[in-house]
Amino acid sequence: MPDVIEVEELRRTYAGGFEAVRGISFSVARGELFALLGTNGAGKTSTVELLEGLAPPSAGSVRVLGHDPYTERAAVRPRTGVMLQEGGFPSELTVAETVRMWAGCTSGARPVGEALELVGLARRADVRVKQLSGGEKRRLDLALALLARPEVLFLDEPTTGLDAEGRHTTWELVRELRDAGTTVLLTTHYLEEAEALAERLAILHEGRIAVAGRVDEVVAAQPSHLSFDLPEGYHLGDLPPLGPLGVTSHETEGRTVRLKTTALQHAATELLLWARNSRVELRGLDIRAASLEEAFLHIAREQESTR
Ligand SMILES: Nc1ncnc2c1ncn2[C@@H]1O[C@H](COP(=O)(O)OP(=O)(O)OP(=O)(O)O)[C@@H](O)[C@H]1O
Repeated sequence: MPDVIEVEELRRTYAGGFEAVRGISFSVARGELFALLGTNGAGKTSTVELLEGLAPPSAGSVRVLGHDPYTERAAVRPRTGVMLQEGGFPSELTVAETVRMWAGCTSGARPVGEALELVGLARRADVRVKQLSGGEKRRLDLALALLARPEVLFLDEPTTGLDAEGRHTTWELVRELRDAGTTVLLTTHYLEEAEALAERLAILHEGRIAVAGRVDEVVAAQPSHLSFDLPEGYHLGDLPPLGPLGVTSHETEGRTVRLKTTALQHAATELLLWARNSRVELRGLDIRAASLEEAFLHIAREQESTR
């Protein structure tokens, strides 16, 4: 089965000549949730707008559901749901009126009540949009994106402005939609959001893909951290040799030793065995697996230093 989203060597140059997207390629399979991450100004929104058919690429190609979303908009648009960063609703309308208005322009739309129920806004149906909180406006955006029961959903920073509970409720909903077969492309600034939802991701930096792959693979490529205090009377050289423990770097501060290792379990086991055999305690022991946040920061720093 062809991929639902296919992006090849995509480029986008703005009118002033600035190239925001510099030859990126990726694909998203049906029912998959793919996250686009990136530093500020990396080109996420510029990319998503091309996928949504809001502008033509300067070079390269985009296919959504097998069509060009810009030139074949009529074939693609009814099957996609879009949640933009800035919704921009008429502020005097109530929540229910806003959804009703959109439903009027959408074929096969869900009933208004169902759409509001989905995003937890049913009790705010008669409130004017201008009186909604920022988080509630994001949920109204999401309700509108879901009106036509889309096969493909574009979510551009869907939980910005939501409190922790609102964010988790939105994650639950997005998971349910994905489980029901909806293909989702998500951009987000929250790394834990990508970790919680995405199967695969790409991290953009200055218009290029710096790293892409399954979330667990991207994380596993980063070293883990292990730190502890050297027991009194012991020196670094008394520890087991660090190389075979997968240690890629180490530093000491006072008696505290900090190691980065690509073999966390092995390193931790060997150090604890060494401590037991030496009849000492590794005080302040802290073992931390790599996280997506570290992968992200590492990539951002690496790219900075190669400039
Ligand atoms: N209409 C425009 N004309 C010229 N440059 C633009 C235009 N829109 C965006 N840019 C530039 O393109 C680059 C990418 O912007 P884009 O909004 O796609 O990044 P982003 O990854 O979505 O960023 P953020 O995370 O900050 O929302 C930025 O340097 C931005 O200033």
